[in-house]
Amino acid sequence: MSFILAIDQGTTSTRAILFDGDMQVAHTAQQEFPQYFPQAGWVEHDPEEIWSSTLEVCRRVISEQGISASDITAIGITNQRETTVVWDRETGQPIHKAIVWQDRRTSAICEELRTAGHGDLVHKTTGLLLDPYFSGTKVKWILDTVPGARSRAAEGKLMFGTVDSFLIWRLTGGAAHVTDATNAARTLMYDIREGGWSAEICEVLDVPMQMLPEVKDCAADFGIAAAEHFGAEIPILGVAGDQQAATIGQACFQPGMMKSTYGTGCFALLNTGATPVESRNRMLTTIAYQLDGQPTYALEGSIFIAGAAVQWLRDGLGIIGSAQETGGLAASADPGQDVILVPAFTGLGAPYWEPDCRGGMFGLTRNSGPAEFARAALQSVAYQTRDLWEAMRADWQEAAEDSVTLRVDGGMSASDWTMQSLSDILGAPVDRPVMQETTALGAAWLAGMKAGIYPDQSGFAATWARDRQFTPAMEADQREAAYGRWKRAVQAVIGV
Ligand SMILES: Nc1ncnc2c1ncn2[C@@H]1O[C@H](COP(=O)(O)OP(=O)(O)O)[C@@H](O)[C@H]1O
Ligand SMILES: O=P(O)(O)OC[C@H](O)CO
Repeated sequence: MSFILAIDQGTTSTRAILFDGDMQVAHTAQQEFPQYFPQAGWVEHDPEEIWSSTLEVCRRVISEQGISASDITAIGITNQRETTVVWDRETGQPIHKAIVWQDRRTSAICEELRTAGHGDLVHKTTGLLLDPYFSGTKVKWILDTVPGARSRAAEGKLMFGTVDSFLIWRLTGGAAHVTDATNAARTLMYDIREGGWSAEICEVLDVPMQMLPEVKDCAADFGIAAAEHFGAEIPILGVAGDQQAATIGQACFQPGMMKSTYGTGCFALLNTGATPVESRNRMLTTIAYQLDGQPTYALEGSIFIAGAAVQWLRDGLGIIGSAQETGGLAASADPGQDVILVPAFTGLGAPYWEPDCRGGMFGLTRNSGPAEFARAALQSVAYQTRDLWEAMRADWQEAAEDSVTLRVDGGMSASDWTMQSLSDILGAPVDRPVMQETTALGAAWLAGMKAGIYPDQSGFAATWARDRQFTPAMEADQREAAYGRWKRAVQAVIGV
């Protein structure tokens, strides 16, 4: 039997998922690892803990399934994006902890670059914004801060990589310094139109280009995991950033197809085809996937708080015992009350990009209680998605047509109440697939397709199966009135 091993290296845990020859999940293993918060707004991971958790879950999934590494045809890797590792070329040792995508320490660097007039260059070249979210200013910070790093980098002794790149370097015993186009597209240093590193931006950031990995298609020969790790050599044949892997796993291969993943945060990607669409509404332009040298582009909207609002109900307010209770509670809310939660707990992401504003609740009465709070928390996810939806439709005429359907995944998509509310607020159908592991499946398909054991792109797309479709059940005037209240509430928190 042939298996594909998908490694999903996420922000809070590392997972290994074995897929069988029919692309079905055979077994999974998961391990959480520590988060480090050395200062307010700083978030770090220890690259050694990322590495050891990766080895651990892979070895566990292989032994628990009762197979050997030689039964695994290929590895596919998907990963938290933007998180930055710099390591020594000789020793393979990181010179600093990994700076995580959520980390805000480089906001002053971003401000300086903006003031110096580099915003346009960055936006036009990379499709991104000058925000600490992305890798480029994190690399600059490490080189500026770690003693001796700048001169070692200039001598070619240091390497930069996102997590995929670091893992491949370790898995291949230092034989491959590579990444894929989707991860490169999140670094702030990659020219998404030309398909190469931008010398101009690297100069602005003072990042020597010899530190950067070679960029490959998502399905390619990334190197061979050495036999010492799992007992036999295994080729690494697929790589994609986690949100792009979910886009692939959801088979959003046609322009106009959109997926939204509801985990702690929410990331929506709209396939815009072979031409990058420049956003005028503060969406990101990014690479959805690259196959056979041909990039397919996407507009992306990132929301920082989705399921985290449910966690707040549970851990912060203590009004629910588990996430699963939220739907029933929301359904029991008083229809006469319009309580709105703007969950700007860590500022607002797309399309507002307001890092310093904080959350607010509106419309409270003496009768507002747990049910109204639960409904407001779940609806905030729908309203935030509508914000992205509006911005994307304004950016790209084709998406303004009513044919766009949203495919959803992530832990929170299990909530029927939330998905119905999403459809109501969007005024559009919402499709939930049978397959829950869309991110891992995306990485597995890339590797299995490259290895020749999984179907080609259209064959794979044909395997996508719907669990349930949610269709709008709200009158249009009611929808627009509710959305208007949300917009005013957002303006209020930005103004406070
Ligand atoms: N039935 C549910 N109703 C509402 N929220 C849920 C439900 N199930 C899970 N969630 C939320 O989904 C999130 C977990 O989703 P997951 O995809 O595992 O996230 P991540 O990968 O970011 O850790 C949690 O924030 C949880 O509160
Ligand atoms: O690890 P996740 O699932 O929180 O995803 C993180 C994103 O890739 C950040 O851009």
